[in-house]
Amino acid sequence: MERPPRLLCSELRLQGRVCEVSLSGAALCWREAGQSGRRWGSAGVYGPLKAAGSHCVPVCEIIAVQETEEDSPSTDVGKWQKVPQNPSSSNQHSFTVSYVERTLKHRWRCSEVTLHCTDRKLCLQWVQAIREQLALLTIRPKRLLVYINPYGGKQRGKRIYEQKVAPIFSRASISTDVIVTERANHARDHLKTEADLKKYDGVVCVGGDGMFSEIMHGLISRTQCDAGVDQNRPDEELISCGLRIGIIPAGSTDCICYATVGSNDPVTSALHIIVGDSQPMDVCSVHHHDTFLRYSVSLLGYGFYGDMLTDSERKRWMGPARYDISGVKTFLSHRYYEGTISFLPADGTVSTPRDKIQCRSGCNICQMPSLVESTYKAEDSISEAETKDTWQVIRGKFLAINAACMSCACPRSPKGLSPSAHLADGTADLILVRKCSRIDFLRHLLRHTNKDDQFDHPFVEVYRVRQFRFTPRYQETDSELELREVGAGSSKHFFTQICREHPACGCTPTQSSWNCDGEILPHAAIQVR
Ligand SMILES: Nc1ncnc2c1ncn2[C@@H]1O[C@H](COP(=O)(O)OP(=O)(O)OP(=O)(O)O)[C@@H](O)[C@H]1O
Repeated sequence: MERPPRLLCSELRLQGRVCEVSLSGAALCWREAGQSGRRWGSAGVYGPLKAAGSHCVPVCEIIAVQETEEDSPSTDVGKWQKVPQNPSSSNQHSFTVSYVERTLKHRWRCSEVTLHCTDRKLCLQWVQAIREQLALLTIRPKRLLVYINPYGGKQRGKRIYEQKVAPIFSRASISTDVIVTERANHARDHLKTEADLKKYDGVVCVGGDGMFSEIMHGLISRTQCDAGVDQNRPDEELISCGLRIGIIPAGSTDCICYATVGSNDPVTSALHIIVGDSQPMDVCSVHHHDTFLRYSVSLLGYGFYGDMLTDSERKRWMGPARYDISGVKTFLSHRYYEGTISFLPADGTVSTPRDKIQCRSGCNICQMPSLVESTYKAEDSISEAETKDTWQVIRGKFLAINAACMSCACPRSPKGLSPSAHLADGTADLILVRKCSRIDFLRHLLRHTNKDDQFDHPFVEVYRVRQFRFTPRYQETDSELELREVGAGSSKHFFTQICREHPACGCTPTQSSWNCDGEILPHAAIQVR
């Protein structure tokens, strides 16, 4: 591959040593003059960019450059710059380049290198040349609208933003309008109606998954409203949002941030935002008949995860510990629910939930043009398959019905609920955990935390789907019930009919709620697309 031409090349000083520094449209590189073969330099950098004896930073990972005032604190970080003690090596003019340093576990840090010049003209020439290259990076945001949930997670959202994020945004010359929310849905309502979105290049969410969901709803609803799209129609073609959402993790689980960035570290997220990284995401629309309920990007869970959320919402005062307590309680209650799931399978030749391919930024499968509709090869475990329009139907008793639009990886479950789910392939993984013993269910749950295949149990089925519907048993139509009651006595049908019309009756099967990205849905019968 042809190397991009050098734009500037000089001998500058770094920590008292003479270095050959060069700038091209692709990278800023420096190495000790005459020591090209020897390794030297600064703190450890992981990745291919630091070859022995030289250091290269891609231009797209330079955060900022500024002329450094000698013997004075640098303006944004409050640190004093090191000035060489030896007068002969002292240069009065220097500039500091801030750049992304990749460290372990997908974490990014903001590093700095200060290069000293013999005269100010040269120093300014370098600053200008680097700034010109940065100005060509048009995907970088310049103006952001930031919403902070001060009550998310351990209530550290405001502090995290002020101490860790705002200083790097200002170093990168990003201007911000910051709104600290005063109530639930403040951000959503502001985005839906008031916010002047034309002013911004993106929206930043400082909070957890619930806060992200609020902002996503505000932005999607605003986009549909502006385009005259009726969200209540389940088959309506939605318009993509023009603005990106950046997530600064400050919640309890931060699952969406973890699944997209690979870590839940605020500085890493801030740096991804600054360099203009983007990751498209699938969004499921959830309807109850012709009523729009919510959008989902991570987990739709009925049964175990629905009950756990319902219980944990009553314990919000406990903070993040509520999830553990509610998890144990829900597990011990071991409730199962009856109902019918119908789904439209995805093209099984492109990817499957058990193919062990992990979706990452730039994933080939997510970049494929719209996947060809094809009939999915039904797995043997499907008890009653209907072939009409390739929809398939499964009835049964379930401990959990989960639909994962993404892996749902988080620090507690590093692989997530569906490790091979894709972020942006237009599908979700439908995971059905049928009624089984407590010990079997525990074995399944424990596999979320280790490397074993969590779908490798006879009571667990997984399907990659494009759409699905769920009807709890007592809401099933007469034809659905007739199918189920084949062989059963007419008296049973008679009682089921009574129970259906009087759901308060004690003998109706109990009903769970859907956990939609951490929010409880008001209906159990849903259509998801
Ligand atoms: N000022 C506020 N007062 C009360 N609730 C708020 C406020 N701002 C936002 N919320 C709501 O708080 C809920 C929870 O917020 P968030 O997602 O940030 O934290 P979390 O629930 O602790 O984390 P996670 O969702 O990752 O588990 C959100 O659904 C959001 O609507």
